[in-house]
Amino acid sequence: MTAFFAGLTPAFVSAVAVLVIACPCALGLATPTAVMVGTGKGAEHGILIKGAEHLQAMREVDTVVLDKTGTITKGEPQVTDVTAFNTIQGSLPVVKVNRGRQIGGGAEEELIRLMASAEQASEHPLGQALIKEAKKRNLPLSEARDYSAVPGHGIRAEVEGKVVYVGSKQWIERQQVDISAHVGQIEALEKEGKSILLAAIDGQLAGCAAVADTVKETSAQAVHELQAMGIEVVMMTGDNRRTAEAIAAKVGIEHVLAEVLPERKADEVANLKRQKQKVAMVGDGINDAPALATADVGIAIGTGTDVAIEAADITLMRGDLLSIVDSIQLSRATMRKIKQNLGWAFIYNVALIPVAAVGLLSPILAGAAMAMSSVSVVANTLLLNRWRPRHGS
Ligand SMILES: Nc1ncnc2c1ncn2[C@@H]1O[C@H](COP(=O)(O)OP(=O)(O)OP(=O)(O)O)[C@@H](O)[C@H]1O
Ligand SMILES: [Cu+]
Repeated sequence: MTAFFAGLTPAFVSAVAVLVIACPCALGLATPTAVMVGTGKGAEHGILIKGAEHLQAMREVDTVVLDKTGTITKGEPQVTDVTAFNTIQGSLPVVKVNRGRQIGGGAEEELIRLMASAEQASEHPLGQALIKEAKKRNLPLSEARDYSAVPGHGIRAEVEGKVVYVGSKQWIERQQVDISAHVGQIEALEKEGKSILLAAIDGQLAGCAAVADTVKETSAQAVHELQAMGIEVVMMTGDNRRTAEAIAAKVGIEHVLAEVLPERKADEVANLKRQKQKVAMVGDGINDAPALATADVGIAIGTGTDVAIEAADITLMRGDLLSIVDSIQLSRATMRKIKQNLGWAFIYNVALIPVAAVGLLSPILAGAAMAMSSVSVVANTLLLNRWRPRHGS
């Protein structure tokens, strides 16, 4: 009986050692620890990642779609030119007089006053720019009635009994207003990268306001660095093609999707995905939310609307586009770390199983080795803490 046990014991002991060394706890730790440190590092540098899958998806991104207003540009549009094409029927132009000299065109002040009055209920940055301009010129705004807005086109309201339409060329043409006489003038402003707001008052083309938004200081560098990483950068905007291309040229983007209506933005992203591209969409506005949700990775600018942040997978606390470069690098660093961990844990198990099987490893040593492999995986992960974004904050 004892002989039987004595004969069995070494095999039994080896079997236990094999079971212990085959324990895959280090393999199990490899991924979650790296993701935890990776997302923590991101948060430390203003990159808030909602889930592990987004960190992983970011690594595979080969196309980055950037919204124009508020993403590439600062999103603080300012009125730069006001031109009255026609005098407004039945309205008394406010003429400002300074030491006997007339300053500022009366018709222009009247135009901006009516446009701003009509935009009072609008939350659109372009509408806000008009209101700011009217305030700057100390123009009293009148109440707007029957206000309605068509996203991506413009607005309509009644001001002082006049029907006022403000919006894009298409929007004004849609009201059966002929703009052909002023197209040259409008296009010249568009080529400067300015957005044009036309106004039609009582069915007559009254004039236009040009609005300019400054490009963020770091946008061009960010575009350049993304392109250097082999990523295609696309600009998407509801603004007209000429304005969009002028801004795109400033930051080095060649691929421009312009005059995209708000409800079409998600379709454009889906289109790129269909071309087998891994798309990250970066936006800030309410209009961008569906596109953010459609993209493989939706990235919201932290200064943007809550709706965009809600729809996004990653939020960049700094409005700066260089954070996109940083998030891709963080994602790549984390994925590299996961691979190292998995390789390390796997080799540990695989190499020591035969050693345990032939009885060269006691269960106690096997237990220690197993624990050591977990410790080494965790230690390797902690090295990820040394990661620094190239653009630091
Ligand atoms: N409230 C508004 N007042 C005047 N024009 C408007 C208004 N809303 C939209 N428009 C017109 O419709 C166009 C498209 O608007 P949309 O909001 O889709 O894009 P955007 O603000 O120009 O740029 P982006 O898509 O980059 O955010 C504007 O350029 C403007 O001509
Ligand atoms: Cu284990």
